[in-house]
Amino acid sequence: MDLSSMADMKGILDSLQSQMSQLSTQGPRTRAREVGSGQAFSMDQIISMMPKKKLAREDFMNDQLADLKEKADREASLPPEHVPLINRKDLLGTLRATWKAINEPSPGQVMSKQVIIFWPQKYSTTKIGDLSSINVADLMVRKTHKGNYLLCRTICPPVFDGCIGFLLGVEDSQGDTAYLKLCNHAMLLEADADETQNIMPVGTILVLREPTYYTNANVTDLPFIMVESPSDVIFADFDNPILRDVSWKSKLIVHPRAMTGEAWKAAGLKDFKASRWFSSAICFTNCIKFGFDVQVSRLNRAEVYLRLGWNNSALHDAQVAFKSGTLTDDLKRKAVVRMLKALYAMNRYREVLETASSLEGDKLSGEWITKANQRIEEQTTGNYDWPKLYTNDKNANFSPDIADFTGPIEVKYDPSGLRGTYVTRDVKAGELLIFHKPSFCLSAAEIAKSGDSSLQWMSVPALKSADDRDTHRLFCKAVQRVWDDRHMYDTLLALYGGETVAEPKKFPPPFVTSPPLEHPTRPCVDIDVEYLQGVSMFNSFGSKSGKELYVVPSLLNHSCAPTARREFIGDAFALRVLQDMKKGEELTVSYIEADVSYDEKRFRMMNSWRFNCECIVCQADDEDGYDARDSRRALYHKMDDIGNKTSNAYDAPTLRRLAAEAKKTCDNMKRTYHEEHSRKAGGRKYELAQPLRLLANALGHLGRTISDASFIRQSIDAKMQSLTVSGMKFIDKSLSGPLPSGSPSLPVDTSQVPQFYDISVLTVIEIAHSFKEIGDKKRAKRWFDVAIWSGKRLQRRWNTSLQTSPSSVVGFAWFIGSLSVICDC
Ligand SMILES: C[S@@+](CC[C@H](N)C(=O)[O-])C[C@H]1O[C@@H](n2cnc3c(N)ncnc32)[C@H](O)[C@@H]1O
Repeated sequence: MDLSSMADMKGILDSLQSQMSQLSTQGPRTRAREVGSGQAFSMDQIISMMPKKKLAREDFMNDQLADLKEKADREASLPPEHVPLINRKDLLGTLRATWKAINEPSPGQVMSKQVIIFWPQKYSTTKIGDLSSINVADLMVRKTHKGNYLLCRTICPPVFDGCIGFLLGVEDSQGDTAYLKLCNHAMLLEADADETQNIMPVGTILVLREPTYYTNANVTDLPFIMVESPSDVIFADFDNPILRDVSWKSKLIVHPRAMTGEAWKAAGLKDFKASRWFSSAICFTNCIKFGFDVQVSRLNRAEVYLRLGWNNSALHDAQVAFKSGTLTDDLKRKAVVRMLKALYAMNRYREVLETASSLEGDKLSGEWITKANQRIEEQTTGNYDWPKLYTNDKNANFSPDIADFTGPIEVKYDPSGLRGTYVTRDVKAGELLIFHKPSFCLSAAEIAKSGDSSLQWMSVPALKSADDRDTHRLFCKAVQRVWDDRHMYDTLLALYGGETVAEPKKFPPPFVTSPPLEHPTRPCVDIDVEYLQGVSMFNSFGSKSGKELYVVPSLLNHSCAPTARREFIGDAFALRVLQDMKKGEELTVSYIEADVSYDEKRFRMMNSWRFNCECIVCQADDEDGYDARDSRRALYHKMDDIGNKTSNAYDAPTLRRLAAEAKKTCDNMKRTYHEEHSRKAGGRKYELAQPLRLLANALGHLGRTISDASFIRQSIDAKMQSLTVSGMKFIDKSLSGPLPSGSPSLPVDTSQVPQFYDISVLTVIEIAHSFKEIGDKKRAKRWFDVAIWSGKRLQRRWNTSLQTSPSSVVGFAWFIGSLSVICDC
């Protein structure tokens, strides 16, 4: 096939696109998207398309995935074989055309990209010294070349494929060329076009460990090497022993970025100023290799490593420079500060104290000592400055400076073999058990900056897809995080990675120290990308701060009747107990909003986490049957509609009609629950909570319009019912008359805190307000006290927000203003 003309390029481009990226026009997306379908559907449509039984992983095998799988299976059934070499000119032409298609799309073309993972992704764990060299001519398609490495050099600048990789032309020492896809290299993906070219100029020598050669599904004469793990590509510097005795047959004109240590330093400083950390680190490494200004270069590299989060290597560089005995006093101080920053970032607060004392007489010393002592106090007691944290939480991009606190918990397996988190002593409702910073995160600012939501990532082996670039970018953060931290890598391998990868290792893994990086381009671990992708997909949280992964919270299982509640303060994760618990009981959280329908939950749980929830609430809903739940969903929507109409109605006849309609609809909804089933679920009927609130609103609105206290009482009653179906337990539900004698000061069971926390507190405040409206001051005060009790019990956020931003509670601003006065909160 003659590939030299642009017309011929089209086939190749089609193939490139189907393998790695697709350029297509696409309409706007609506609320939900069926896995891998490329088509948008509402959640109700999805539910109606799903089988009416408990779901299994296979239910996510749609036509598109089935087609892809068939293709992959067919390919896998064929034997490996040699294929003709690719002509250099054709290869370069293809890359040029690809670059153009990606960087200069036709006017009006909306770019939507698709990444399809057909095969379990490969990575090598064999040391280079134990591998033997092969050439491009030795490569066989459909084969991973176990026991071999390929030494090659780039013959063109890298072309970002718009997705998760770079496309390159490479040649071996014989001058034979191959087409290379370099995927998941977090640092390259982070880099802009200039930085990428600095990092991989033409002539960059690469060693590819145990490379896999793939056929191209659409254009069979364009095979490609794909490197999926960034630890499988080694950038070989001029002094790498592997290059001894290697001579390159072809003449390649290369323009190294710098030829002297001094020039590398200038390049490093230039990159540093432009925030190009990765290439700056490479430049300072070259300075050190050239023996130019070695200790200062180490100090510079330490600062760059700090920016990259490679604290272990930053500490090492700063320590070596400090101990060299060649630094001036000023530089020594810089070295100590870099050591302090690295130790602090690694939570090694006691070493911060020791190191800071070496700065005696310096005002910085006192500041570091104060900070480290505060962190040690937090770590051991779980006492934090909550009002300050909640106040600062109002700022965008808040990342609290706190130490991680872990309370009395342990990781154990239950009799069915499910691993989870358990309390190791009796705990009280409201107790703080975890407060942690993320191990890595993608901040909301980074998400906003990329502004690109057009990447669809689809894994055929995992039958999973992600509809945004951020899922992949969070995984890139994981790669960057483990680059310099072997213990973090082992820790992530001990988290759940999904059902298509190996079982997680034992948690927590034994502590291992990481050696400093040999070279910034070379991670300290062999990165299993498939596993790490699974870990970041199955364990990450989404908060208003972005997407985060926290290690200890990753071990929490889901329940729709959870024993604990999570809260994000900035990007930190806090977990508090929702009820008094006995030693040995399991801590669970609700992964999704608990009040969505059972069938939606069932879909989302299986789609995202691959399990069917068997908690008491789900069991009851399951036993009620599909038809009952189907009518329940329809009635829920009807109540939504009534709720909207009620908020826009002002005349008594309309309100009377709407209130009656709301009552009838709620009664019908109640009939969809089988009492026997709900009893086993402790009376929880989550989907009924919101309709009952809407009924209460309609009744309250009517009562106020016609000045009839009996409707306000009915409204209070509906609100109490709403709390009951949410799982709250009442001691006194009386609506009038004297308070029951001998009843405790609060009318609710205080051994638990309502799980729909914000909405429940709001409902309680509304109840108090309604009692106040009808002149029942005693009950108003009692219900105010419930709101304050749950605010104090669970967290202080409400207390702060009641005082500082009452308008956040829509419609109750004036009222809450008075509440904060009454309640001394
Ligand atoms: C974030 S992890 C939770 C900890 C996990 N069990 C572990 O061993 O690391 C999420 C995974 O745990 C499992 N899981 C969580 N809650 C579950 C539940 N209620 N029932 C069954 N499996 C559950 C699912 O496999 C889910 O994908």
